[in-house]
Amino acid sequence: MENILEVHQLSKHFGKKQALNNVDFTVGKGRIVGLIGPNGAGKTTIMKAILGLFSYEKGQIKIDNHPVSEASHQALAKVGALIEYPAIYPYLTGLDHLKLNATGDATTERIDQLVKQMKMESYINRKAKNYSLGMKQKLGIALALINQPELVILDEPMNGLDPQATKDLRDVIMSQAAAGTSFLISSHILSELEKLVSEVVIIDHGEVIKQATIANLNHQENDFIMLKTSDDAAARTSLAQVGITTAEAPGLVFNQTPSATLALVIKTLVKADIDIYDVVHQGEDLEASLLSILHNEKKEA
Ligand SMILES: Nc1ncnc2c1ncn2[C@@H]1O[C@H](COP(=O)(O)OP(=O)(O)OP(=O)(O)O)[C@@H](O)[C@H]1O
Repeated sequence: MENILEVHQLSKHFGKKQALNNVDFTVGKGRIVGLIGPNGAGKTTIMKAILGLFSYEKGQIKIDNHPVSEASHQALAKVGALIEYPAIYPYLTGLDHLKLNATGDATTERIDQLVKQMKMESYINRKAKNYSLGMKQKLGIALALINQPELVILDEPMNGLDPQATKDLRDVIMSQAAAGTSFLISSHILSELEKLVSEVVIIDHGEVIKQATIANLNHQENDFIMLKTSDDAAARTSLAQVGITTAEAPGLVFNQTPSATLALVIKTLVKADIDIYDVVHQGEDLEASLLSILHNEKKEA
């Protein structure tokens, strides 16, 4: 797969503090990638470095194969971004903002379409000083999207959005990604991010801990399987005898590992003459995966 963004060995200090340490990751064309990690991990610093807003001591950033740095901005013409708070002028309307920022052909059509898609029609002609936090946030996102960028970088885009606006934003991002736009998105609202991204890059203490698809994340770390049997107590004892521990939930829950496979569980229960009524893969949500990865990383450190 071709990459729209490549970050190689990126390192940055603020004074003595190392904010980024050999950060490596990629964003494939048309992919929606989540940048996640605890507060202060380095997410915003990475995004600002990609946008040429910060210098860095070491490493390389390439957008569509062209290098980007504080001194080399050309490739950023293909990028739209919303980092921290949108730059909004209180005495201009939302429409004025979009008109001022739109470049290229058919700007009126593109503005109309985006305003409709983002459901901003009712306030787009009002002065921005009267906008709520969520309205400003939507305008900031519309400004990032207006010039049909190839890569869109959004830092906490769901901030201040109500559930309907969050869903509208998700629909807009999905439809743009389907048309080939790539996204790098940070968010603390992992339950929302999970509905949107196909991949995540996990950052902690300025380092990439992991880049993985959501499907791989959910299955690599913890693969919980729940069983319903004809006799859960007897099943628990039989499984303990072959070294498989089960948690008491509704039914029997075990974590599938190379030494505790579903195949071994089924064989053991059949041998003990216990019927299996149901087998459910529980998987993990993004939040649980993130916490367990960060927890394991601390244990290994
Ligand atoms: N301009 C700056 N000057 C000095 N230190 C900074 C500056 N910007 C960020 N840092 C430090 O760099 C580290 C990474 O910060 P960054 O804002 O990138 O984290 P983040 O992952 O975006 O955090 P959050 O989730 O809280 O937004 C933090 O320790 C922060 O204090």
